[in-house]
Amino acid sequence: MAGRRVVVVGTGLIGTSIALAVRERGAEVLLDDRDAAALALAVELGAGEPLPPGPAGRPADLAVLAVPPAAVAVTLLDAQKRGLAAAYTDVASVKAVPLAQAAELGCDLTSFVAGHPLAGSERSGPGAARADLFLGRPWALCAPAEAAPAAVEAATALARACGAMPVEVGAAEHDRAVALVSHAPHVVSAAVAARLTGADDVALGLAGQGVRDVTRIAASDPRLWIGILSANSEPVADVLEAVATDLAVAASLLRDGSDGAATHVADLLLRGNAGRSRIPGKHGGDASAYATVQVVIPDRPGELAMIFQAAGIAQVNIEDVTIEHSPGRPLGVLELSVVPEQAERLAAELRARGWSVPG
Ligand SMILES: NC(=O)C1=CN([C@@H]2O[C@H](COP(=O)(O)OP(=O)(O)OC[C@H]3O[C@@H](n4cnc5c(N)ncnc54)[C@H](O)[C@@H]3O)[C@@H](O)[C@H]2O)C=CC1
Ligand SMILES: O=C(O)C(=O)Cc1ccc(O)cc1
Repeated sequence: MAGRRVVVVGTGLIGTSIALAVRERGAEVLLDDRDAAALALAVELGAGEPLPPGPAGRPADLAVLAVPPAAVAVTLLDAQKRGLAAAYTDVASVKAVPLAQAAELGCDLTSFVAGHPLAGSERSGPGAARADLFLGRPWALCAPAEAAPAAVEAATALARACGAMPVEVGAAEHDRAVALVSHAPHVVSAAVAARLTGADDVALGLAGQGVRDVTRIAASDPRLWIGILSANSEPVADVLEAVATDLAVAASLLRDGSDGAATHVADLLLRGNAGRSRIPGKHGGDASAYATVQVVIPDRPGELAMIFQAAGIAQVNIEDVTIEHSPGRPLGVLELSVVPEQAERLAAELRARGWSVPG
């Protein structure tokens, strides 16, 4: 990206993360947002400089439209009228509706390649942005039939510069796929979290990591998500109906209470195991390829840093990490994912340094 000029319109979570990532790779970045506070914070975080208003002087190599799905087409039209860049891409979580809107508005589709990084968070705004957000993640690219090869190259180069893996896919296929792996799970997460609005203090005090995992994305911005879901309504509704059937059958079997009924509930749990094991892990590899080393850690400053240092000394690469806190106790359980051949070496190193590593 050295020597390239990139414009980012929409300096929220995704736009600012992209700006930080390409800046680290040497690009010059110009930022724009209709919210002056979001723009100012992104600039302060070092994501780039404000884009001067009005028609562009020298067009950038690429403009990234990191605005909500409903704003993509109008933002593209405006950016193209201003001559902001030679090529354009977006990051919206849905692809077919914004592409159809762009065609209807008369946008130039030779210079536009729709994009969607499959990475993000339940948080919004530039304050949550991270340059490493997209590392190792898929980044869908949906080129309209009219798209020029140079536009495809520019969007592909952006995904690669952010450390992501470009995946070319048609817009309708993309939307069906993300209904299954992102949009319907979001609604299911919200439905589980919504049950907690009436929970009493006893129930909330007993909440463990499971309910936190299942409801994390339910903390997302509802305004963004209603835009995503309503632009992908049919594919999302198809998945939700299938989930609802599984849930209704499980509920009636549990009320039945017989041994036979329990076996049928177990079928759903086994299908759950099978589905979960199909989700690829880091870099698209098999998620179950990693072994987990559990470490009991006292809740005190510097503890995590010392454990990571010990892993470094043992020449063990930590692939992933989670922390489970014990409610009301000054302890937590750290789970370190490593390649299986390195698990015993890491456990031995940590035990030798005084940590409790069960098993
Ligand atoms: N939140 C996530 O985890 C992910 C979101 N996306 C997609 O990225 C896009 C942006 O989402 P976030 O960054 O999460 O939202 P955000 O709310 O953090 O940022 C959106 C920004 O766009 C600005 N904006 C809205 N309309 C605008 C317009 N017409 N002109 C200029 N700026 C405008 C807002 O002021 C805001 O600063 C959405 O299309 C979303 O579907 C894609 C992958 C992950
Ligand atoms: O927070 C997470 O884990 C997400 O999965 C975030 C996310 C939200 C929207 C997308 O279009 C893609 C990713």
